[in-house]
Amino acid sequence: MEIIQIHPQDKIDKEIVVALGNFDGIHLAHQELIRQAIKIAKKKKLTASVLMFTEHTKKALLHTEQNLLMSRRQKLDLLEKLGIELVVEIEFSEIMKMSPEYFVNEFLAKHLKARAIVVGYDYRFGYKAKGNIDLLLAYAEDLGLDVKVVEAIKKKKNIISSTRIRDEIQKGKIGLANDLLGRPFTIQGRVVHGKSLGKKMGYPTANLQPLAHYVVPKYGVYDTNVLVNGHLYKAATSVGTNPTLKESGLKIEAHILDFDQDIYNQEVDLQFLTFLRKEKSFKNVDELFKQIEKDTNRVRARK
Ligand SMILES: Cc1cc2nc3c(=O)[nH]c(=O)nc-3n(C[C@H](O)[C@H](O)[C@H](O)COP(=O)(O)O)c2cc1C
Ligand SMILES: Nc1ncnc2c1ncn2[C@@H]1O[C@H](COP(=O)(O)OP(=O)(O)OP(=O)(O)O)[C@@H](O)[C@H]1O
Repeated sequence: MEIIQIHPQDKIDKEIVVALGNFDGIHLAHQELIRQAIKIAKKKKLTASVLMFTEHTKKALLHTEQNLLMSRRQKLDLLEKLGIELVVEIEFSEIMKMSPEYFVNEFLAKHLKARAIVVGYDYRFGYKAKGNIDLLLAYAEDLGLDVKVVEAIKKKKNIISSTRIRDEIQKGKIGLANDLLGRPFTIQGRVVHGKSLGKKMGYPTANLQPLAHYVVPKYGVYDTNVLVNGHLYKAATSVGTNPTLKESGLKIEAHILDFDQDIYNQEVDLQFLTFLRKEKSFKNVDELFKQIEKDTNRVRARK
């Protein structure tokens, strides 16, 4: 898969079919858009592409940090796996000033050589998101551009969206979030030093420094898998502030089962599977570690 970074004035030399959106999480509905783009690419001999913004549109528009379901690296890896041939990256701040007409007629049609476009039912574009599907279809007709509009894809009676999945994760509904994503919600992080109390008590933990501004799962304990150097291990993971120890700030700590390697500074993938219980403030450290033993046993018992 080719990845190119461009500015609005740049031109690319391939004729492409392009899927449009933020694609945070690349959930089941996004995957359908990507499948459609690949289908059109094959039929019309175009390059299957995604236009990707270097920052989430809401971050650029609202000037606040947007919680994310995946890092840039995770997104690129998954797009490649799904069969996308080209990712065009551009800063959203450079796109958001374009009028809807300029965005389609000049930027997409002339600069990107888009011959076909794939979007979802609620796609909006151009300055202040003034462009909608009807306008896109009208411009496209004049240009002879092929537009595939994917109908709203639902699961459990509600429309799938990145926003909905982030909400479910914040509520601890990991099972549902994973169903909508089509894979486990995964935080990539670097292993950093903790206080080593866990090690002293027989439950060492890998403390993770996330590599993106991920949405934070509801505070509590999770059944998880950790991918370390290509190997998948079971782990009991705590997300929260460790109230028993009167610590402050968010901690994501994974006790990896049957594992004793030094992995400080390494990058690992933490896959969330099930919410086990809420975070608790225990009377003392012994009570806390008795509970951690129980949590670990539950993870061990998982098939
Ligand atoms: C499975 C698991 C469950 C945990 N549950 C809680 C909890 O309910 N309350 C709490 O204060 N800390 C909890 N923790 C966090 C521990 O306080 C922390 O891992 C321990 O103090 C070791 O910290 P260290 O890695 O900095 O040495 C949990 C940790 C693990 C691995
Ligand atoms: N459930 C869905 N059915 C069909 N198309 C969808 C669905 N969800 C997203 N899309 C389309 O996928 C593309 C990418 O959309 P976007 O990144 O805004 O996803 P989203 O899940 O709707 O995100 P958000 O919750 O932040 O609005 C858009 O063209 C959008 O219309």
